Amino acid sequence: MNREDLYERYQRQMMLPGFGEQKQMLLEQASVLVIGAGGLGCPVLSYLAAAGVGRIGLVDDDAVEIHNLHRQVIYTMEDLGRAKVTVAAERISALNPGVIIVPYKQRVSNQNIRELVEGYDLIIDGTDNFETRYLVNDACVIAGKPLVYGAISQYEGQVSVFTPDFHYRDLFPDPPAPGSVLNCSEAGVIGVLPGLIGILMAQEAIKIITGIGQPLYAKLLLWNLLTNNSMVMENSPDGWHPTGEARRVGPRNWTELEAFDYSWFCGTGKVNNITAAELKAMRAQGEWLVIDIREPHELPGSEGLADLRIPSAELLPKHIGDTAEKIVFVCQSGKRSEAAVLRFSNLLDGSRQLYSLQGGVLGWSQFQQYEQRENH
Ligand SMILES: Nc1ncnc2c1ncn2[C@@H]1O[C@H](COP(=O)(O)OP(=O)(O)OP(=O)(O)O)[C@@H](O)[C@H]1O
Repeated sequence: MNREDLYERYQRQMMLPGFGEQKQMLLEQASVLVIGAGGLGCPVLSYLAAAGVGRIGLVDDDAVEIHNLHRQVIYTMEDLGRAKVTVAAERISALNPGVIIVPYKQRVSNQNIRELVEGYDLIIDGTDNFETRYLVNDACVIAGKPLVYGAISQYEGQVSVFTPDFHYRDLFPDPPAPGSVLNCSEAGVIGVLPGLIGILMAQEAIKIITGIGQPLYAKLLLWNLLTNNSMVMENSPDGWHPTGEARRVGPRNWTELEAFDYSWFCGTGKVNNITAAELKAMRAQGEWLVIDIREPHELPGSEGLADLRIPSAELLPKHIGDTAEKIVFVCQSGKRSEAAVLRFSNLLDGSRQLYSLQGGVLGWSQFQQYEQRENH
């Protein structure tokens, strides 16, 4: 970009005291890897590209769906079914052609993360699951790269900046019990919250790159949408955990990271999942019991799918009885039902086969719509 264009495009930020051309050049020379092009990743991406970050890598394997649009506002109706990274790269190039955007249509795993992380100065995690958060964190610790972290749950959001000195495992040594913390498809979200938290993440990235202000190193910013209350928790000299709990160490090098089983660590992946199509095909054989464990207010209904509807917290072995040999737990999108499988595998006798319906009631409804279309 020539000097005149540079001044014209970025003059409003370059005129700020303490910013100027030198900071703008730091942004232009910087490279940032954004993992996840969803509710958090979209605002992160838009604001970093608009601010003039020179090279942005974007990783996601997902496609745009209609229920993404209320918060992932860089996508439109015309993008439904298209890869998020492809659409995002087009939008970012249109917004700021001076930015190099590198789309990676893949899921980050312990087999590919090293190459991704090593190629960038700063990493931003905009994903929605614990396996990926621990994985991205561990990779950044090993690579010695700063990591901007953000997460939301219902009406609350949080942001932090991690370095090898203080990182995700210091804040959260253990993952939560599977199914106990719900993602947006389970718990719901108003689009502005990931918008706000994503912008705060972009803000932290700009501060780290340019050296202005005080990034949230060893601090956790909490934001409540309903009350507008926000607070910053700081790591105390005694460590984050006042109980003096020992610091948890993750994999210490790339070889250990590649061998580390994140789904085992997070308690996921041990569960037998069954798809809507498999359930439909197999239900005729043997004695099945399908239990919807969602709260009573959750929609859509599960008539025609579930034999029983009892919220997870109230469900007891006596409700399940002892006749059905195959038991399928169903929730909204398949997370809480995985937790139910884990819980009941300890409560029921070992001969019962327990499954979680993959994609939950939402997946089931989509499957039915697909079947109806095929049959017409
Ligand atoms: N391991 C991973 N590698 C790459 N992208 C990931 C990984 N884990 C999650 N993501 C991506 O992070 C994004 C998270 O976005 P968000 O939390 O808004 O949920 P979503 O999956 O887009 O939407 P919904 O929950 O409504 O279906 C998704 O686009 C998802 O594909």
